[in-house]
Amino acid sequence: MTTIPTAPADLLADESAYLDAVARARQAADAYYGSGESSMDDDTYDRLLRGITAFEVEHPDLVAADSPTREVAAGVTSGDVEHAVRMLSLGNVFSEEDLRDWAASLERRLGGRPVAAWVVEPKLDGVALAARYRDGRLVQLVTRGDGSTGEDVSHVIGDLVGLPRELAEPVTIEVRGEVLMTEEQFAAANEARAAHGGAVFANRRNASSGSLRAKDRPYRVQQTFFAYDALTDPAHTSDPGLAELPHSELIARLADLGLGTTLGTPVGTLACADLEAVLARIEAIGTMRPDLAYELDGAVVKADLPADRAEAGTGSRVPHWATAYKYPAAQKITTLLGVEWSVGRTGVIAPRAVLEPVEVGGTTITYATLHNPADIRRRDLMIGDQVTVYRAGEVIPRVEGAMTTLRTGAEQVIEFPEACPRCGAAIDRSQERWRCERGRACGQVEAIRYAVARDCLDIEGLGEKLVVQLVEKGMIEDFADLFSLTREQLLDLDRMGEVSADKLLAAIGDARSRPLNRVFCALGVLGTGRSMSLRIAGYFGSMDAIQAADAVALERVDGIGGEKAPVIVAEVAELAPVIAKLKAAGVNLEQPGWVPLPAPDAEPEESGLPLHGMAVVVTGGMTGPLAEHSRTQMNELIARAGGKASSSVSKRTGLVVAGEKAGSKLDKANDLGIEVITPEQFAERLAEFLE
Ligand SMILES: NC(=O)c1ccc[n+]([C@@H]2O[C@H](COP(=O)([O-])OP(=O)(O)OC[C@H]3O[C@@H](n4cnc5c(N)ncnc54)[C@H](O)[C@@H]3O)[C@@H](O)[C@H]2O)c1
Ligand SMILES: [Zn+2]
Repeated sequence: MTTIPTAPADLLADESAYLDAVARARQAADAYYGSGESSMDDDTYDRLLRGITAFEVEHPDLVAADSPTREVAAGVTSGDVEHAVRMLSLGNVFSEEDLRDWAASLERRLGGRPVAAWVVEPKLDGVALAARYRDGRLVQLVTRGDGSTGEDVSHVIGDLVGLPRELAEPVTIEVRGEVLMTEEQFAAANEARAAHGGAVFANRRNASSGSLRAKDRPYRVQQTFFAYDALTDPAHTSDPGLAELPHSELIARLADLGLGTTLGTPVGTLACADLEAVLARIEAIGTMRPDLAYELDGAVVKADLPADRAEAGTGSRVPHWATAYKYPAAQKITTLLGVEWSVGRTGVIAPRAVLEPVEVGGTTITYATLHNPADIRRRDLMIGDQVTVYRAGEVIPRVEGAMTTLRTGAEQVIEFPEACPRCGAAIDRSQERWRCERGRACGQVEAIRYAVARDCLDIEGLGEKLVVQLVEKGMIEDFADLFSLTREQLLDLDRMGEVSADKLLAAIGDARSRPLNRVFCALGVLGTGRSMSLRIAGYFGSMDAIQAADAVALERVDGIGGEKAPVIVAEVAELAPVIAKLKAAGVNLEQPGWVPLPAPDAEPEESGLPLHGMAVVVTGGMTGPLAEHSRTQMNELIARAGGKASSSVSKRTGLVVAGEKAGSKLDKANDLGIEVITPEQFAERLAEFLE
């Protein structure tokens, strides 16, 4: 498994540094678990806490009475409803090594025998909640509080997706899980609150906790609940069979009762036979993290069997049979320095946040997306605000919200553009996403430059100056017009001699026979880069079939969801005139070697292709016959041979092509025992598919 960089613990030199750290952590925890907003982000808090813990291990006699390491939720919150069984926190590990150490200590607790079975779940980043059902009816909701007592929040019964008022069977049971907000729920919560004169939330976790605890509100806020536990002791439930169930089966049973669980999501509760399978699952969940509708801050590893749990026991703050593997922090707090407005290829006018540089998950971030102007209003952002920034994996970072309680009065209103920042034309504000009224025409030069770039049509010799000239002289409106340029027209341009004109014409001529995926990519349809274009072309085979496809058909393409599909359909329809010009100019609009795909639910058929159905990862620099191949060309080659190009190595990987300076992917493949070959061997194997 690749080790994930984790910020080290704060180093505390002496008792006074320690006491100061305790005081700062105390203050942050009071704000975090109490009513306020902590001005410290979790990563900073965790580092501080690790420093405190390390000092306490070294100096057990100096431990402060109010150290936040002693109690669940630092002992800050409590309430008047008692928990029949304490609601605990979880211990943390930050690397494979930490996890192996923790597993070894668990096995020592089991008298030296291995843990019989494991289970891995996502660690949902929300607020813990206990839901009490009597004879199948939801009667009470209680927060975790300090673990022993919590607050009654039954007033939100009915507002939580995944916590039905009535179960499928009349059982009496207390279910425990996490309450959180999806992106849409968060936007709706902010909107409702702002509409009622309230301050917006700094981030989703704050919004969850604030919305749960606020009573007597004139509006309702929807949230989502995922169950990860239940009180199974026969003393607490009418279903005595539950106590015998492995955790993985308990969760399935809760789902059958109608409760929300992570089962059915790509990261759902999964039983794992051994620690290697646990590590693979942790990594897989980490990879999927950016694509989920909710936020995760780790994966929870648990012993699956009740017998192992009983024997391992629990400590005062955490169970010994479970721990959280934390992913690199995805949220940080920083200052919003300004907002820039840029116009994309399709004329979309997008705001972008300029941030005080901040490190999130190993990368320094200076910009973050703000989606659209409505989004800025909903989040009530101001320049100078302390904002929460979120970035998981490779996704574009986004601004979650502002800490409005920390405002000094010096913050400034964000100015919205009156006219298109690029061409000065009017702005079409009919949708949340603003667009220059001239649409694609506004982004002409950028769009054409994109279309002729190496990953699309790969037409050499068409630099920015030349494109600008062609557009300004009215010779082309879009890239499709390139194919009808004449020699005379080119010779009419500044600084264009006969040799360069002929060279350019030849390059344009070559581009006529590019595979469909390249031509489709050149269209610049929103949300379809080079690999998505390859998937779309590989699925449909011809431009005609793509134009005929509706949203339902597009959703069958790997990676296209319900949100993206209609956008692509609308864009393709809008581009019909460009596509017609391509057709008229004799540009290839078919995917070479394409075979109709079997119906989506049919058994995969043998295609006879050498990489049939195989996930192939290419890493390092290509050499030999493949030396000149870009990654796009490698992906195309793999697709022609029936395989699927993938960017990360996992148990599902069938083959790794490792070139020069291959790094962690190669190590991983070797660890997992996956077949590894050189670019030369790969070229030989696919000789008949090379162009
Ligand atoms: N920013 C601040 O000022 C500040 C202050 C205090 C605490 N914190 C943050 O709060 C966190 C510590 O809080 P904590 O003690 O509540 O612990 P925790 O949130 O790290 O872990 C325990 C909790 O994980 C949740 N959980 C999610 N998925 C689960 C699953 N599948 N199985 C079991 N439990 C699951 C449960 O609610 C459980 O109570 C840290 O991340 C810390 O950074 C931040
Ligand atoms: Zn414009």
